[in-house]
Amino acid sequence: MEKVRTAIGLMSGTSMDGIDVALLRTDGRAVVERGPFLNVPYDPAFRDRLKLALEQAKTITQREQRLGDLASIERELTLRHVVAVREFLAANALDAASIDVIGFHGQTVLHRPDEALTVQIGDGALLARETGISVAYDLRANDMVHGGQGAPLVPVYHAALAANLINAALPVCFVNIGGISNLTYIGADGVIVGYDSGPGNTLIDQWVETHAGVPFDQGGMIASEGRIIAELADRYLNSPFFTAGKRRSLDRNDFPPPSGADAELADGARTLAYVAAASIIKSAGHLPVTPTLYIVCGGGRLNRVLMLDLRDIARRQGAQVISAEAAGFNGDSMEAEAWAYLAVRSLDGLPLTFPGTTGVRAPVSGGVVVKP
Ligand SMILES: Nc1ncnc2c1ncn2[C@@H]1O[C@H](COP(=O)(O)OP(=O)(O)OP(=O)(O)O)[C@@H](O)[C@H]1O
Ligand SMILES: CC(=O)N[C@H]1[C@@H]2OC[C@@H](O2)[C@@H](O)[C@@H]1O[C@H](C)C(=O)O
Repeated sequence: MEKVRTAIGLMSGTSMDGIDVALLRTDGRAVVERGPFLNVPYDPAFRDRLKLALEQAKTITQREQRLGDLASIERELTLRHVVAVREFLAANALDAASIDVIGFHGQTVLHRPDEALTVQIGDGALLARETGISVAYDLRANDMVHGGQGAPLVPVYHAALAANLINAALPVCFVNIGGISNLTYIGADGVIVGYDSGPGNTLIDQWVETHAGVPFDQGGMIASEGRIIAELADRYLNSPFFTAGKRRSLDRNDFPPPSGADAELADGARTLAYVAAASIIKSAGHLPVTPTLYIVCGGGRLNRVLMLDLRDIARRQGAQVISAEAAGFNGDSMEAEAWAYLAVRSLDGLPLTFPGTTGVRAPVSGGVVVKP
């Protein structure tokens, strides 16, 4: 039997809303025992620092470059992760010595798959030193070296979860609605297909932040007051991203937000919720078989308007949409769990990505492992 390890996964996603911390006991293969979860939100001032990092990263040409404030923001980000790990350990009466490895995502500040350039800031050595725990980080880079899109990496974890689903009726499709959305299809024959499916919450967040001064549309309340503006929705849904022959991974800035002239507040939020939902089903059209079951994780599942739209569009194709919770999972912690799972796979040199997930030439492992 393979060695079962205790791992912590740390995810700071494209929404830049905070750090997700999750514990997983796993052998990096079929054994997956999910543990506690903690979300440590960023304060508005630090979110502004991350936005500055994204802005300054635009001129990066070599992935190790840390221009302008990037080096100091990377250190601040890492130290926030140190605090998050300490809080998590204390809250769950855990000892650093009981953790075998941390999977550290860092913050994506630039992602240009066409140039094989992806940059996640986060100092793995500093995190290892400060926590006293080994860290696996920079998990995307090796995929790109081998011709992959560098994302998504979660599919291999979704596949492990699907294998553990009781009465799993395959095929099943996991959907993550984060800042960007991505999906993973697991076929009855075990085939795994994964790719980014389109804009998720980022457009909604940017819209309501600019026009209502709130970071996100809680529960879809703002959207529920509006109507869909078809021309605006079509502007997004007619993007060549959806019809291209090759699936491409996305940068947070690939779909720019609408301008103030495009809509009133509520109509804009309503339209962008619809765009997020419709994007998923449109992109699912590239899957080998039309899914009959979508399991939704990520913050977007808490936007009721988005979920109603998704259910409605999926129903027209005979498909059912359920939340991660309805399938027995935790929709908030799934990506952090995935990073714990990937860290263990990285330690064992197991593949993280596959031709069917990132388009990598052959299955490859990845990540840099640093001991404290
Ligand atoms: N109660 C809620 N109602 C509506 N939307 C919500 C709610 N809670 C969170 N969200 C949305 O979910 C987003 C965060 O989702 P999540 O944490 O899954 O994204 P992420 O991990 O940062 O992104 P990605 O998966 O692209 O890396 C928030 O920015 C917000 O738009
Ligand atoms: C470059 C990058 O950070 N991509 C993220 C982003 O957020 C969602 C989607 O785009 C996905 O491709 C990926 O994250 C998840 C965790 C992944 O790699 O599976």
